[in-house]
Amino acid sequence: MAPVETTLPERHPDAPEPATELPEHYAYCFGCGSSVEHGLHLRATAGEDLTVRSRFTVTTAHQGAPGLAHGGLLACAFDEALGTAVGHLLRQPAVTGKLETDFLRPVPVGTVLFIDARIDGVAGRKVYVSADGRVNSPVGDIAVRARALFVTVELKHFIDNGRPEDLKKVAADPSLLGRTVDLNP
Ligand SMILES: CCCCC/C=C\C/C=C\C/C=C\C/C=C\CCCC(=O)SCCNC(=O)CCNC(=O)[C@H](O)C(C)(C)COP(=O)(O)OP(=O)(O)OC[C@H]1O[C@@H](n2cnc3c(N)ncnc32)[C@H](O)[C@@H]1OP(=O)(O)O
Repeated sequence: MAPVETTLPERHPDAPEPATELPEHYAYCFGCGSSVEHGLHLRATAGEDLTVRSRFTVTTAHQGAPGLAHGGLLACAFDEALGTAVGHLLRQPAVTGKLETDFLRPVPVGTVLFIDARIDGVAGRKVYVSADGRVNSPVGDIAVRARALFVTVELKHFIDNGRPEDLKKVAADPSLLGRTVDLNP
């Protein structure tokens, strides 16, 4: 539960329709990027109202203990799934300020983790979100649960703080941003 009073935001009028498959937001994003060999390759679909459903397959590159997903890596998947919900449903750039996870059941290699994320409320620039993750099915017992606070930022945040050579690569090939963000508006 949010520690402050929040209001439920409107889904942005230009947010993708429910059931739309969402594009990766950056080709080199560890969470969703197709150019990261051992990344999560998380894929997401817009849901109804303020929800997004994501999924990714746990591979041998994602282990913490033999045959089991690393907890930090699962937290990364939730960061990505929650950020995707904020970015696409509110259409505002935002960064993670706080991320809290409950690991309720082990997640084996080979699992498809289904992550249902929702926006719970906003207070100024603060966006409170939460998500449930289930093993091999979008229904059933929850294996991992997360809550996070995202803080909306201007695009300037990324331009001022990103490593110049990576920003240059994106300026030279804007398709790396998956047509979701324009760094040179
Ligand atoms: C042109 C339109 C474009 C539209 C975009 C459209 C589509 C985009 C599509 C898709 C995007 C898709 C996917 C994204 C997927 C994944 C996302 C991964 C996200 C990450 O992986 S991102 C990396 C990790 N992340 C960081 O790298 C952040 C580092 N950090 C900072 O850069 C600053 O720290 C910042 C900016 C957070 C705040 O700094 P700041 O100076 O701007 O603002 P300030 O400090 O005033 O905070 C404002 C209010 O947030 C409260 N607040 C802040 N932090 C808090 C905390 N931890 N706990 C409790 N409250 C907190 C304050 O208490 C205040 O609250 P109040 O307003 O009540 O005073």
